[in-house]
Amino acid sequence: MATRTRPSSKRCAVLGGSGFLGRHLVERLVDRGYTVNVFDIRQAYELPGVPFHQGDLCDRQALLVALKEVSIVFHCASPAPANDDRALFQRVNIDGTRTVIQACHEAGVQKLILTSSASVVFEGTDIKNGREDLPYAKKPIDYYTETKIQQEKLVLEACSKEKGFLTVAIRPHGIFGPRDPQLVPILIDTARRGKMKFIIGDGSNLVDFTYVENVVHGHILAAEQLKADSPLCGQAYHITNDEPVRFWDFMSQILEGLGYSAPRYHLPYTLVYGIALLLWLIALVLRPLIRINPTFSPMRVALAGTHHYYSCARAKKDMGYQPLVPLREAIVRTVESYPHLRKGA
Ligand SMILES: NC(=O)C1=CN([C@@H]2O[C@H](COP(=O)(O)OP(=O)(O)OC[C@H]3O[C@@H](n4cnc5c(N)ncnc54)[C@H](O)[C@@H]3O)[C@@H](O)[C@H]2O)C=CC1
Ligand SMILES: CC(C)CCC[C@@H](C)[C@H]1CC[C@H]2C3=C(CC[C@]12C)[C@@]1(C)CCC(=O)C[C@@H]1CC3
Repeated sequence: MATRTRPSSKRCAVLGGSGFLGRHLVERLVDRGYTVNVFDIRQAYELPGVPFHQGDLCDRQALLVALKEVSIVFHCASPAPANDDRALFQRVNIDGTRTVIQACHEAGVQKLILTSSASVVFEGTDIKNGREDLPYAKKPIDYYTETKIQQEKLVLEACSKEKGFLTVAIRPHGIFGPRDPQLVPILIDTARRGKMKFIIGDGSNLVDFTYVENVVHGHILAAEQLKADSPLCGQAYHITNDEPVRFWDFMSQILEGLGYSAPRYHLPYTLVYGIALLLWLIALVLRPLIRINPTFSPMRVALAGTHHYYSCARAKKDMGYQPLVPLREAIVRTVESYPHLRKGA
């Protein structure tokens, strides 16, 4: 039987390493002295000393090349949540994650760190200081969430001390920061189209927005603390900024920071949610003829009009997590990183 070289504990692979979170993670790992392989379906950048493997994570052979002699795998690849393609989510988040686990076994990987999402417990109604023992959403709000639940279950169930394969899931929420392709760009695009005048609901709903560097910190801590005798094995952890903020205050700070007016007029939540649902149904019916992606999808309206913030006490206790960058500083850094989205630019 062929003998496998023992992988170094500082040799890792980042699946989805071209993405927003993935790239920040790659950069931090390199700073901390890790040897990093990047695996992604698209190559978004080049970094000296960081081999890039372009491939689909559903392709086991392609993955095996990127996982050679790797001991830690960070899996943060996923189709974007705004996508409405159920088959794609099923293929990448569920079938693809099975392939990742299989390839990890074959390559002798010792630790798998999944980027899950706090949304796996979100059903569109209030969550206040939610802990990890909340049940998975019975009626997930969209295909993204539905498949993130299955994905997390697959990864956590694969944890086996006997096989020497340890797994953990990190559940971030509302990641933001430099180079994020979603939150700030969508917000500013909506403002530029004159659609950011209204607050959905009374505006008092508290939400977690988590700075990307804090999310990265949580992933690296998890990887370093994940050992056969640690409580992390097969568990999920919320990683947040630990500073829930009013959804509309956060949006207003970003808007005003970039020179746009904050929304001022209130609309009833149920009315906006009903309209969003109707538009989503119309878009679904018309899909064979024309593809429409309404800005205010039911998912976004639910996120904008309800409380959804989570406790990160478990991460503090089990892995010594503390957010590194406070929210105020994180907002300043984020706003400064988007000069091209400033009003008039
Ligand atoms: N952005 C957020 O607020 C949150 C994100 N997450 C999770 O964090 C992870 C990273 O998200 P982001 O960086 O925001 O997204 P992103 O879209 O910037 O990055 C995802 C990366 O996955 C890659 N990818 C997609 N399908 C692939 C495939 N079949 N094979 C190989 N690579 C593939 C994409 O090319 C992309 O580079 C995802 O798992 C997401 O579910 C969780 C909670 C919140
Ligand atoms: C048009 C405005 C009302 C809203 C603009 C901002 C939104 C694009 C974002 C506000 C909350 C964000 C969020 C996510 C994506 C971007 C937002 C909807 C996620 C769905 C990303 C993936 C997750 O796992 C959960 C996130 C929750 C918060």
